[in-house]
Amino acid sequence: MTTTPTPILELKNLAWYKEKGQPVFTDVNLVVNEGDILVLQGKSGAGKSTLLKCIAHLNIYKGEVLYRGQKPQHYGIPTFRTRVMYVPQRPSMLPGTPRDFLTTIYTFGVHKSRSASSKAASAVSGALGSSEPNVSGHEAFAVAESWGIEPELWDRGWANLSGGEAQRIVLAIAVGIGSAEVLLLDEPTSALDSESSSKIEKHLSAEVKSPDSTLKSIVWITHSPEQGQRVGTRFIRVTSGGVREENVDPGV
Ligand SMILES: Nc1ncnc2c1ncn2[C@@H]1O[C@H](COP(=O)(O)OP(=O)(O)OP(=O)(O)O)[C@@H](O)[C@H]1O
Repeated sequence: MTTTPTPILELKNLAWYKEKGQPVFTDVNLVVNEGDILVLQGKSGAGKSTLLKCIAHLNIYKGEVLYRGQKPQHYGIPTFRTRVMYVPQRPSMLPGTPRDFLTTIYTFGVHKSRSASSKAASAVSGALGSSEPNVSGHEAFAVAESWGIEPELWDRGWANLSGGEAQRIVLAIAVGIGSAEVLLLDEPTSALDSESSSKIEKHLSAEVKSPDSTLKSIVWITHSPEQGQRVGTRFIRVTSGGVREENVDPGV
């Protein structure tokens, strides 16, 4: 018996233009369902990152993005972005340390979102009433540690972390917050060795499959056809005309 897929994101006639009106992509129509790990592929400059930023409402676009049938404005943009979360390739330009970043996120109230994990919420609740949340014990630390991040790295400036360390910490924060139903991952393992990548691939695939997890689907940009094959359940090619679904991952 086949079950009817539950749509979580719908892109309707999405288009994005450069300043002079030159289209990067137009006519993007796509439904992302619960359980999907959508692998986005395409040439460098095809518009993959731009498409993810449009979905996250970080770019101004033409057309519509619906999350659970509603526009981002229905939830309020900050809340929408905690549910449909864009994770950049690396956190360039961030000031301070990863711990500062996690604290800042909670200062701005991500933990109030509907589905924040209980662990994350309890990590913060002890500090309610103080001006700065205490994030010790947060799930992000455990996730990062399982990916080989030593605890002391949380207190080192971003600028003094390796690309792969910073990449794993940013992703661990996104996963550890536990608020996202959709993660939009922009080459999340581009700076990692194959062993570290493999741990992350398995962790994220298991999260999407687990009925207990908040995370329901991932849109994942990768330039690695092998990684695409390992994690993908659907394959999308981004071209100047729009997006095209492919039955099998044909490689980049
Ligand atoms: N803010 C911007 N202003 C003008 N052009 C932009 C802007 N952001 C991206 N572009 C252009 O839009 C096109 C798509 O860029 P994008 O970063 O989405 O490509 P991509 O497919 O993710 O590439 P890569 O695989 O190299 O990361 C490129 O030509 C890029 O130069």
